[in-house]
Amino acid sequence: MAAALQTLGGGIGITLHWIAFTPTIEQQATEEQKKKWLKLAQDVAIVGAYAQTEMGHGTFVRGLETTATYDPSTQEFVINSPTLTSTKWWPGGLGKTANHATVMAQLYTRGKCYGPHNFMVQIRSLENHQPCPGVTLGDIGPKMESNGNDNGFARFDHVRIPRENMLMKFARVEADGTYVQPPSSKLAYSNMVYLRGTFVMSAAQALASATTIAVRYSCVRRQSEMKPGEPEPQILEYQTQQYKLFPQLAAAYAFWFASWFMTQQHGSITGSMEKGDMSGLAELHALSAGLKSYTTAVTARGIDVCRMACGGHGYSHASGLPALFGGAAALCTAEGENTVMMLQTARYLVKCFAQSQAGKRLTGTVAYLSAVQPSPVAGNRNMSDLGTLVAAFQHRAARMVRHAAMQMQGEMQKGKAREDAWNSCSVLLIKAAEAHVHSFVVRNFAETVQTVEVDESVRAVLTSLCQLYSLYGITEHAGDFLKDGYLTGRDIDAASSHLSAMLARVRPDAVALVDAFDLHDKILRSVLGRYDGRVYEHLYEWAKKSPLNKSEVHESYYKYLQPFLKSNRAKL
Ligand SMILES: CCCCCC(=O)SCCNC(=O)CCNC(=O)[C@H](O)C(C)(C)COP(=O)(O)OP(=O)(O)OC[C@H]1O[C@@H](n2cnc3c(N)ncnc32)[C@H](O)[C@@H]1OP(=O)(O)O
Ligand SMILES: Cc1cc2nc3c(=O)[nH]c(=O)nc-3n(C[C@H](O)[C@H](O)[C@H](O)COP(=O)(O)OP(=O)(O)OC[C@H]3O[C@@H](n4cnc5c(N)ncnc54)[C@H](O)[C@@H]3O)c2cc1C
Repeated sequence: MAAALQTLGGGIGITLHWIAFTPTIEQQATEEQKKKWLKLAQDVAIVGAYAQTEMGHGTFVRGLETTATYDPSTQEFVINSPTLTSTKWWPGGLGKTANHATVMAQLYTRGKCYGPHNFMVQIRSLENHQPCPGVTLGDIGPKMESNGNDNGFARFDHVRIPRENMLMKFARVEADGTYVQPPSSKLAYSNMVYLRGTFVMSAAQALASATTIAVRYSCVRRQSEMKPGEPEPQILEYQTQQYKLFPQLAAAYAFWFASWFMTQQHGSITGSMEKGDMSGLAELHALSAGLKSYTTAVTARGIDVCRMACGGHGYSHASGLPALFGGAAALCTAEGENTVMMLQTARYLVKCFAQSQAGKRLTGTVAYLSAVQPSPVAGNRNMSDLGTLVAAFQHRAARMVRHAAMQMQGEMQKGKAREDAWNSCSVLLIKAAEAHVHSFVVRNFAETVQTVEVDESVRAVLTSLCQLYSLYGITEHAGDFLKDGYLTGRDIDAASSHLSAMLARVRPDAVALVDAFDLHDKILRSVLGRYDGRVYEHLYEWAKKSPLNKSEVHESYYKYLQPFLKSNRAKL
């Protein structure tokens, strides 16, 4: 049943029930509350939405306007939408599907506000699915993509819920209205950290789908003459086509491995947090925010590169690529808009840099910040050696973090307030954070291909893919590596020629590398990416099913074209 519902289209959106609503119960509810709601959610006996974003606020959670005011006389919370901009807006499934929602609201008790907390609110009747008293619901209207999902709006007019409907794993309100502090106020955000982490795999899978479609099609499609008189070659024989597709293919593998690390990190850090050790929360937040931002942005761009690499048929919905792009574009905004998330990572890096300046030894994903020497040791580097490539990315990131942090310190020494100094350096900070995440992805890719348990012949192919990904990054951002002389112009030239060699080396394994994602045609939903390669027959069949082809002469002819033609002919 649940699987059927998951695939249900046409206005039924159950995705967020699984990826946001149910995990919020798992992560924010007490054991008592889990007994009441978790099984209902897991068995889809209730359907939920994660209602946090409002018409007026998405990024700034502390600015949310929905209120949850505790009434000790009845031991209830009163959920209210005090303004138009407090209307919950965007939550998936909220419009027509969900009958429950976890609602993020400003908690008031004894006249004091304690900030945003999560509350379980039933929003529709379990009998007839009508909105509950005081609740106004609806769909927010057509979007760029995913119009089968009813992203909705909700307003609450003094809706009363029992005290026990506040998700109280971390913070609590006692019957008399006493507020009990959580170990960290950011624990209310823990489900966002979890969801951001899952976006890294979503990005990897989306890029894997796009490269599967584009690589397979590039082996079917023959076009032009590479040599006069010779048969038209597969378009994948053109180096430019390889330069478009293989870095995206390498990125799909890199992000897939990065998501393994993210999942492992999330598990171990939240495990420690369960035992009261919050020390890993800051690093987990910075890593998930940065990886989510970086992988979704590269993926959205990469899918569009794949679309363009497929020519006109790439622009058709038959390819599946426009839908993939629309979905990936949403991931750049949802679950923490990418710029804001990368600034969160930058905030953590500036803090770590200051700690390393004060002599603290850094650990985890920022350990390299204290290990990297500021003064570069130039020299002829072996640009095909993975260790050399990883070191180059770490040097680049450390230099950019140091530069942004010192720039900020300089602004503050000139008398600027910290917040103003931060804002006037935020472009530098974003670039430094992106370089940091890029260096993490490269290092993790290199470590994975060197340690993963595979046949040596497979390791050789993955190593080439990792070299390709790294060399592409260096040539695309050459200025960052040349800036302090860490790499020389000769190194960059060497990187470019190694990259060309890698394109040629990956070519024979390209189809095997996309087949290895094992994406069924039913998942790919692409005529161009069909496993059997029978593109043209199925393209024709697909087109014939277009609604416009239901009649030979479309009704619009009689309504518009015929009278128009007639009147023009009458004037001749
Ligand atoms: C398929 C589609 C699904 C889509 C589903 C959705 O979109 S659901 C809705 C998703 N919405 C979002 O993701 C909202 C994004 N916005 C936020 O997460 C938050 O507003 C924010 C992180 C940007 C800012 O939060 P705050 O203003 O409370 O925090 P602020 O930036 O002042 O930082 C204060 C301190 O808190 C830390 N901090 C912030 N968030 C944290 C977190 N999740 N976990 C741990 N620590 C965190 C910071 O590092 C910083 O530490 P230090 O002080 O030590 O430096
Ligand atoms: C497809 C989709 C599904 C969604 N599903 C859900 C859901 O299920 N539940 C839910 O609660 N929400 C959901 N959302 C909402 C989503 O979480 C928000 O759109 C997102 O958090 C961004 O907030 P915003 O829309 O208010 O944009 P804003 O925060 O207004 O951002 C607008 C611009 O302002 C910039 N900006 C904002 N703050 C800063 C800053 N501090 N520094 C620099 N620049 C800044 C941003 O970078 C951005 O460029 C969904 C959104 C989409 C697109």
